[in-house]
Amino acid sequence: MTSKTHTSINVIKTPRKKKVRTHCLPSLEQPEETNITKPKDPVQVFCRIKPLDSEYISCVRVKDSTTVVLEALDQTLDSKQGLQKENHYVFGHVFESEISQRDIFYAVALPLVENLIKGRNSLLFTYGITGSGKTHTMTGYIGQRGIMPQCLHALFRTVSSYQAKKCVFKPDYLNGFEVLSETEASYERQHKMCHRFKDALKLEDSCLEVVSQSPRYLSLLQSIDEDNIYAVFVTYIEIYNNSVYDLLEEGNIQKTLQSKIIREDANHNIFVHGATEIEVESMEAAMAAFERGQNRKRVGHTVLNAESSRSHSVFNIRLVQAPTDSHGEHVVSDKRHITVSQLSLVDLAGSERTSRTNNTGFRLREAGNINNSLMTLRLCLQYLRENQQSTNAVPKKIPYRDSKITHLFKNYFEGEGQVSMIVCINPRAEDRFENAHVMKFAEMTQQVQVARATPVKAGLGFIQGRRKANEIFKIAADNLNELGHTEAKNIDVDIGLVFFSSFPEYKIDSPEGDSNIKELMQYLLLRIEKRKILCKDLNTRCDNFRGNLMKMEEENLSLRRELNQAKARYKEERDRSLGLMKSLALLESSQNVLKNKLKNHEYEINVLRRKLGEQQALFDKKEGKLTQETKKIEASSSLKKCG
Ligand SMILES: Nc1ncnc2c1ncn2[C@@H]1O[C@H](COP(=O)(O)OP(=O)(O)OP(=O)(O)O)[C@@H](O)[C@H]1O
Repeated sequence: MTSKTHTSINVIKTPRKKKVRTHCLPSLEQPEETNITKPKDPVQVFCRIKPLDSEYISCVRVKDSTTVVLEALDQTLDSKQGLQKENHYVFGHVFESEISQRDIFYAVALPLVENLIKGRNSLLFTYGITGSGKTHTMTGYIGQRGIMPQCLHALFRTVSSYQAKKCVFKPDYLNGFEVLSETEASYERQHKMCHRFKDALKLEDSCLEVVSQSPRYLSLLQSIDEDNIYAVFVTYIEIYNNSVYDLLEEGNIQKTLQSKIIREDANHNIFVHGATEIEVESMEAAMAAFERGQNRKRVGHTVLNAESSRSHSVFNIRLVQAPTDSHGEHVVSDKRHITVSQLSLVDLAGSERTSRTNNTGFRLREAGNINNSLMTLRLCLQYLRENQQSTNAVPKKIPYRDSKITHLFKNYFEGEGQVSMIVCINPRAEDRFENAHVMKFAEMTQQVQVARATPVKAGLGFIQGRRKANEIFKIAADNLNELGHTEAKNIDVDIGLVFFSSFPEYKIDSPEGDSNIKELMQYLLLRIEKRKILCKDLNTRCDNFRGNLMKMEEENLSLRRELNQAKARYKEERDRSLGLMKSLALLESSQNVLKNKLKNHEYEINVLRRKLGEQQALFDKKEGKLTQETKKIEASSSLKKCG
């Protein structure tokens, strides 16, 4: 894919009031119903013109980036249909036929993904006649990825480093979630793995295909809270003939799907009861789930002999997030701190007159149902606008419940969030009348106001950046351990608990000031809650500190005792060694005296020996003489005898 630079699009918005920072209580209790006006934003409406096939004549002209003109063709027919010569329609932005899928995503859907990450709900739907490019815009095709896959891509690019292990967040099947412990989550993972072993193999195959097609040009969104843990869930719903079907339902694909009921949860949120909610850890897994739903849809429609484009499709991306504990390591297990936000991507069925399509019998009923649901949608928005504009009159009852699709949308119009709509236009002259209807409705929709979402950040006052600090701490401990400092492994991570939350700036300068006071009260209550947590933590830390101090004092005393004993022993030993040194010196001097004596004696011995030698020689000499004398005497005496 060639990498194009992103064209910036100036979307005209109604001027917004100064941003008000709001906070909620840690317990996510529903705020009391009040008649205080909340800040509101209009429904954002964008118009996308489909490229015209060469054999057709166009009836649409784009005047400027916000205005589209339906041009006059056959004046007699036009006046019969109640159309003027030219009709001008103004939208947030008009996308001409050459606009790329990527630019549409950036202009329309990226802010909604940011909302999702910030914990706010958004609804985006495509509206237009059959063949006008709704599915192309919302889902797209291989090589022409639409809004939905690009939203998933942007979301996972942002949250992937902060994702919880699978099954840490578990749907409670009443539209809420609970937090499982490590052990419970790991058991749940194993259980699911065994259960879906075969499916997983199939899923992996299809993943490979999608990975290679995923766009690679998106950068991280800045709105992420790096101290939170995230999980992404998807549901895929179809509304056909005013019945709701779960396209992700497990089991035999050939089985006819059972219709589901729409319910309201404890927080007055509307949801499809029993709809399969799949936790997806990557864009590929989410797309695989979507493909599974598409297959179900195809098989279901073959069974029912229905047309795929004759139903409304609702793909919900739910982001569950919860803060990490004070160490930035584990998710806070209190389910009141969970924030769930939702992005509903809706591909509505085509809107056209039944008379024009020449439908009969079954198809006529099908078309009638579509028209009824779209008519209800138009009516709901019209009444909403009227109620909002004429504050004095008795408000009209809005018929959300008359159709399943409007019943599902109720939350967005009555609650908080952002609603955006892309009106798709096929510029063929044949579609002029239908397009006029579509654009008139779309233009009117822009006057409907939706309460701006309150940021749902259950800040606990823990230090910001604790999760990263924890990671760095652990890396450092591992490195030290590798270097042979085994004690590093046992050091407890202590990032410290520091209150972090700046006081919001509130200015009461409009009638909405009352709501600011209420938000301020909520903020103050939150601060009181945080203060309690911090005081408790401070007390524990003080107790621990006192305990440690006493232990250290005791150790200090015993060390001092040991030191004194050692000092006394040292003195004794030193004296002893001095005494020994003295006697050694004495011994050495007496040894020297003896050595001298020995030398003298040796000398005397040598002198005596020499003298003895001399005496011996003298003696030998005398003895020789004596022997001779004796011999002579003996000889003379014998001579005398003889003689
Ligand atoms: N902007 C576009 N660029 C190129 N081709 C487009 C564009 N929009 C639609 N198409 C093509 O027009 C055909 C009809 O579009 P698509 O199926 O999206 O219409 P649709 O409004 O969803 O119709 P239906 O109401 O029947 O579901 C498709 O083949 C699609 O590829």
